[in-house]
Amino acid sequence: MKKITAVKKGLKGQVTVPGDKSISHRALILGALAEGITEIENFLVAQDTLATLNCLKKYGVRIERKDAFVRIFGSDQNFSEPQDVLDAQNSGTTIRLLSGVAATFPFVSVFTGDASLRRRPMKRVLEPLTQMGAMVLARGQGDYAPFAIKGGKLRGQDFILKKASAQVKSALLLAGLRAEGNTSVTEPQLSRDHTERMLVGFGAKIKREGLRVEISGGQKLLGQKVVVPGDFSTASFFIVAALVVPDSHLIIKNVGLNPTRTGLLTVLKEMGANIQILNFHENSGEPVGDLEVKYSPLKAVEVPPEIVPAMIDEFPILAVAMALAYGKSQVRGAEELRVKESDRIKSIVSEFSKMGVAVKELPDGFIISGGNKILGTTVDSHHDHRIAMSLAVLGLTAAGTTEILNAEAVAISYPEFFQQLSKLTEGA
Ligand SMILES: O=C(O)C1=C[C@@H](OP(=O)(O)O)[C@@H](O)[C@H](O)C1
Ligand SMILES: C=C(OP(=O)(O)O)C(=O)O
Repeated sequence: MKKITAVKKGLKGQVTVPGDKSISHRALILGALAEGITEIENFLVAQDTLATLNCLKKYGVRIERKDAFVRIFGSDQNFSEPQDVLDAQNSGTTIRLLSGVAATFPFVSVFTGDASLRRRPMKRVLEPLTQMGAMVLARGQGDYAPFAIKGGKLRGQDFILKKASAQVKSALLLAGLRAEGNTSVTEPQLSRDHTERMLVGFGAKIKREGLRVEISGGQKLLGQKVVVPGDFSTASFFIVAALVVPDSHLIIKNVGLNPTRTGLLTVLKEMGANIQILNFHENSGEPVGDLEVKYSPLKAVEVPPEIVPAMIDEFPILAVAMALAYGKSQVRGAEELRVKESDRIKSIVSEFSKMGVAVKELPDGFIISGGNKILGTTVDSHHDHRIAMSLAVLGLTAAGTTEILNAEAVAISYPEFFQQLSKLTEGA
């Protein structure tokens, strides 16, 4: 349990956030497959990314880590049949991306995860991998972990996804990299493209035309140095905290600003947010910059459904901004939120309403009428890191104390979140 009390003065100064979670997972996986040594700087040390690292070790990959520096002695020849079950713990990215890799090896990989992950849908990756030639046996009519994959010679295919998903796209591209012929993935909207960018960085050739991306099989990757930018999704908690706490002026340094991730900035700006990008540059194939955020009175917004994939993990924290904005805000077209670490639509509705927010559940989103007085009370993260951090930010603005149950979930993506938040608010 974590207690949050209302903050009395604005958040001031500079803060850095840990490395990007999506990019850290990908650097481990591509580094493990690539020939030679890959070095990762500013790797995210958190439960999800360590789950990927430990699964790769179970395949026999040699990986050394000192804090946020990782060295991988890579080669796809180093992979051998894991002696035990691969535990992806709470991480959808781990289980889905590694499934794409597992499908290319002629031995058996057995995957599982924690109670949350074992409820999340897996057919979206397992079915297309089967179509490419892998053998899969999964619980729950083929949709749930635990599942076993026996791979081998895959055939490239053309896939048209019904929903934008970077995890599905990445799994298929990783399978396609080691398949015969070409594999293409076409999405309805562009999901995060870190895999494509990093594959190019590791020497692969890929073809992109609009929403279609194609990879030809049999290409070799070469070990690289990867410098991971700060995680935009993590930064978003401090962005919204600074926007809603009066008199705040915060600079968040070295944040990844890949446009497939920064939909939240577009939406917040429409709400009236004062956010500037400073020192914009590129590092390891990814756009990076500092964000200067000042307290801003916010007005309600309707989120256009086509922007949802570019801010898929930011809805819990956007809901905080909406709760404190003037007027009626709406999110539609975001039914994917129901199959994340928790059902995020339900988690937002149940916990925010306990704190006095006027929020209505929709099948594919929610409506928030902003401006109610926020009240501290006991709330629950539902074991979901992004819900825990969002409730903490909402708690900064509440009358009385907010007690967050299962707050340790923050360690999934940001173990030091509460220390950093209290540094910022105590300094405030
Ligand atoms: O590829 C990734 O690193 C991720 C993709 C997204 O999931 P989907 O692919 O299910 O949309 C996102 O929600 C998740 O936090 C990380
Ligand atoms: C959905 C998330 O991650 P994953 O799918 O990797 O569990 C997240 O971090 O919000």
